[in-house]
Amino acid sequence: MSLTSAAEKQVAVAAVRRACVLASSVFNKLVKNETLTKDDKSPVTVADYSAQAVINTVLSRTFPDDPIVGEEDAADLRLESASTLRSRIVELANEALTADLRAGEQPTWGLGPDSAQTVEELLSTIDRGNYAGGRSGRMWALDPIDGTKGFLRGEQYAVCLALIINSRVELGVIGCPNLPVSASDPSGPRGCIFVAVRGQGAHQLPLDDPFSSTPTPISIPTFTQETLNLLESVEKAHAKLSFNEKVASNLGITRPPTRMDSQAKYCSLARGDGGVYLRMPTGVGYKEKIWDHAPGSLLVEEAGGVVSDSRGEPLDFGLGRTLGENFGVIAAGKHVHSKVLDAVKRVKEEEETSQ
Ligand SMILES: Nc1ncnc2c1ncn2[C@@H]1O[C@H](COP(=O)(O)O)[C@@H](O)[C@H]1OP(=O)(O)O
Ligand SMILES: [Mg+2]
Ligand SMILES: [Mg+2]
Ligand SMILES: [Mg+2]
Repeated sequence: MSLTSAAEKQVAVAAVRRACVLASSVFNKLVKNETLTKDDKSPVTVADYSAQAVINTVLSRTFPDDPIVGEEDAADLRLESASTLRSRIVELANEALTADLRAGEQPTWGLGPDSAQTVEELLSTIDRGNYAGGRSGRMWALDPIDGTKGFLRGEQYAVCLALIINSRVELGVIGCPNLPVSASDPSGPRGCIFVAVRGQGAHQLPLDDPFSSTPTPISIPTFTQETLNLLESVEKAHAKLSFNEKVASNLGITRPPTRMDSQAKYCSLARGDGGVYLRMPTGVGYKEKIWDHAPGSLLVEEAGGVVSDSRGEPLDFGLGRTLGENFGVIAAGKHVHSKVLDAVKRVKEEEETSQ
């Protein structure tokens, strides 16, 4: 990534911000028939599709040669039965692309009053996210709405975008429309964008004005035995929470875990709201997707943390659309990480011997 121009960073922040504005406005108007169930039984809403359409449009206009590994595809939207949903997505995506959000955006970023697209253009733009991933070259990883279940509950969700070059995450941008600007003021203002560029640290920006605000550097603080806790999924099907409980007790952790959906957990870890991201496989054969971890893992590393699987191996973003065989994820500050890794190994052994 050319760190001198940092064009990728500006474009990614602008695209993620547009998608966040779109998603929060959809939430207030979302109606029951605007959600589909995918083959894997997970929900997908008009917000997921239109956010992917918006971000892919911006990326296609600014970096036309870059492939995109995006979560959604337009196959279900092309069906005759999806015509209402399709029109709604086109309306929402064009509204977000053409809105005048000012705040320092450049006309060259593919946004603005003249940037509306036709239905067919938008559907093929959504499908530009079908790249298979791989070991070499540049690619973007996109989760247009991470934590769709959290989004539907009105809780945490995140718009997540990462630039991967030769299997290494170089840039990560995560927009969290519902996350309090400061965890110490949970009922205060909400809406944050987190940005990490490899070698340049981790930063937080306000979602409503990211371009003229000074980025706040964030880093993982030192935790004590009393302040350390786990950050974990809300959905029981996404992670083995009973394992987390054993790890917490093995480490003598007394503070209750913080449960929230999406990569907002990585953001919370990076700014010290919680101490350990722990996600162990449930054993049903689910493979973790690169778009669910790419920006969050760079953010944590740039905030001074370590991210690995449960064996202590680094996550491999060069295997394709998934992270391969699922050994879970452990993310924490440097010193805490090694202790958690040891505790995870002890709990795994205990579980194996008791079988
Ligand atoms: N069985 C599963 N195990 C782990 N993660 C899952 C599983 N099913 C879905 N997910 C994904 O977990 C992510 C949310 O994680 P979290 O629990 O941290 O909020 C989502 O991207 C979700 O995918 P999807 O986007 O299809 O809903
Ligand atoms: Mg999904
Ligand atoms: Mg998603
Ligand atoms: Mg996701």
